[in-house]
Amino acid sequence: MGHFASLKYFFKKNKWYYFWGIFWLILVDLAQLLVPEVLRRFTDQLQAKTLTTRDIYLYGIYILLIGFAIFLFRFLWRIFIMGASRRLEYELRNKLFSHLLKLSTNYYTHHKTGDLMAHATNDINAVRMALGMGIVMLTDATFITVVAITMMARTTDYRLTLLALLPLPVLALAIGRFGKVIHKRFKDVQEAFASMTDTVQENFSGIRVVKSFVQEEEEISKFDAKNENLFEKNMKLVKLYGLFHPFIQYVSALSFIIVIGYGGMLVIYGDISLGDFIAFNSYLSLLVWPIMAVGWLINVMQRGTASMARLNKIFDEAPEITEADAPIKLDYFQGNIEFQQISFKYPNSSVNALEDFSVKISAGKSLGVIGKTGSGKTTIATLLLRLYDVDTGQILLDGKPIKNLELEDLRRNIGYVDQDSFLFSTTLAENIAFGVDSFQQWEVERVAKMAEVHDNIMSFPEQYKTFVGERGVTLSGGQKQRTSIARAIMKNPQVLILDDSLSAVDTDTEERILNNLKTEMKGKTSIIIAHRISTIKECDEIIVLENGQIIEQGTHDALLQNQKSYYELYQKQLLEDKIANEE
Ligand SMILES: Nc1ncnc2c1ncn2[C@@H]1O[C@H](COP(=O)(O)OP(=O)(O)OP(=O)(O)O)[C@@H](O)[C@H]1O
Repeated sequence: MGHFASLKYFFKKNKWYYFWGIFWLILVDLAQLLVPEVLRRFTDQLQAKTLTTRDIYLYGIYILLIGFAIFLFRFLWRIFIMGASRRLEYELRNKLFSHLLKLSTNYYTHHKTGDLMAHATNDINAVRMALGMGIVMLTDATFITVVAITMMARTTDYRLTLLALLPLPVLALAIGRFGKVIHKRFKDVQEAFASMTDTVQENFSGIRVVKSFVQEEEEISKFDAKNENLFEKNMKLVKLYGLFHPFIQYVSALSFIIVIGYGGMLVIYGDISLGDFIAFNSYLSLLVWPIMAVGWLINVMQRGTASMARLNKIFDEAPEITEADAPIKLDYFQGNIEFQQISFKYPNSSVNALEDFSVKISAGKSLGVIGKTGSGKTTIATLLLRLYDVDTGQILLDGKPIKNLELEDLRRNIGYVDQDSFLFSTTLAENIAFGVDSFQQWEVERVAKMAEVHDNIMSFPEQYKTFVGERGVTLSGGQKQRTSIARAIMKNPQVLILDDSLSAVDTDTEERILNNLKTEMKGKTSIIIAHRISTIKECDEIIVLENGQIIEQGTHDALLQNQKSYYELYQKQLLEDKIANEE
């Protein structure tokens, strides 16, 4: 239960909802407990032959009024308690999402999206159930049990009450055991379900791979196996539930046998009236449901607590990348960048992605980065954006270590075009304006023209209002890259990083984009990462990376004169272009 302590603030804020919910709930219970009393009087009058037609109408009206009160009060407690638990779900989900977004990138390399989704759905649902229906059951079961047993003992006969309650310990034990097994089987079902969902999710996102490798049938049979496993786990649970309910009813029926036997004798000997006997049975029927609820309650509370513990673990997770205690606010970035003897290894890797890496880029200049795959090119961008912190050395921006700058400031001033060119499922205009708070249509069009994607966009049926992804158009790799470039320029950044962002664009378009960027980035700093020499040849300085180290550095012409790896790469690419043009 201690795990719910983190929700103290919520209970404090919503205490009146819970108060009124429990108030109406207790009124429902009281109304239900009135029914045996009405039956008792009715039967006693019937037996004493004092019942008139008017009385029959009156009793009918009583029952009707009680029924109506139960109907009304049930509605009220549901609104208050279920309302509070839905509000809790809403707040927890918001809190979880914003917390997860604030965690560092590294967190996402350790946690699967499927697991995070499960926390956001199953765990939050389990907490909602525990603090909604769980609280209802707890209050209801306790109140009804205490009042019904007291009424049975006080208004009828304490000996009969004690005897009638004899099967209860057996029931409690059985429920405890069933509860444990149900819990385990329920967990098995959940796991089987998660595994099946993973398969579905992977197949849908990797549909192109599945089709191109003609793996539909294999994937269908893999899915079938997982689905069958889920079915079997569900059937095990169904069987257990099937046994659980009739068993509880059967054992509680023993109470009725005792009441019929012993209670009947008491009526014959005149110790209790027939009305008492009827009322007693009616109280006993009211007791069956709280007993059944105990098993459910234990299960719901256990699951809720376990889920809350899992959520608390996420909430306790602190972002690895933090700001300095008194971060420096730079109102204006010039864009002087200096990497000083950087060595860096990704947390789950054993080799350095960058090693003793030093480079200086003056404001207004451009740096071209080229090198084999895995040589550490993207890592340069990752470190400058502080998605990870360096292990040794430091990165300076305008002479200040980036660790001392305001994180938001730093990232806001860097326009990063990532390698995947990830776009959101919203309109093209909104995708381009992703990094700004408000925008004018002409601004979006201006940057789209600069990224040479405007004409493509205008050819779509809804132009800038066209949706990207499932609900709209599927963009080609090159269109995605150019849209991402437009998105980065839209921020009007002081530093622009293109990470292999022109690889899916033909060389003519590439040249036009680079020319446009030259004008746009006048006085600003650019880092252009590429595999093709044509992309970086105009840069003021070029570095060639290998295994995280700079092996060559200089301008395009100087590097050609060096006649080393840059020159070899250039020759190779020239040859490739020649062959391609001849074809
Ligand atoms: N998140 C990560 N966790 C662990 N290792 C990583 C991670 N990202 C990259 N690496 C490793 O760091 C090294 C440098 O990777 P990086 O992405 O910087 O290379 P790159 O030159 O940009 O490659 P490419 O041209 O293929 O994009 C590689 O060995 C890579 O496997």
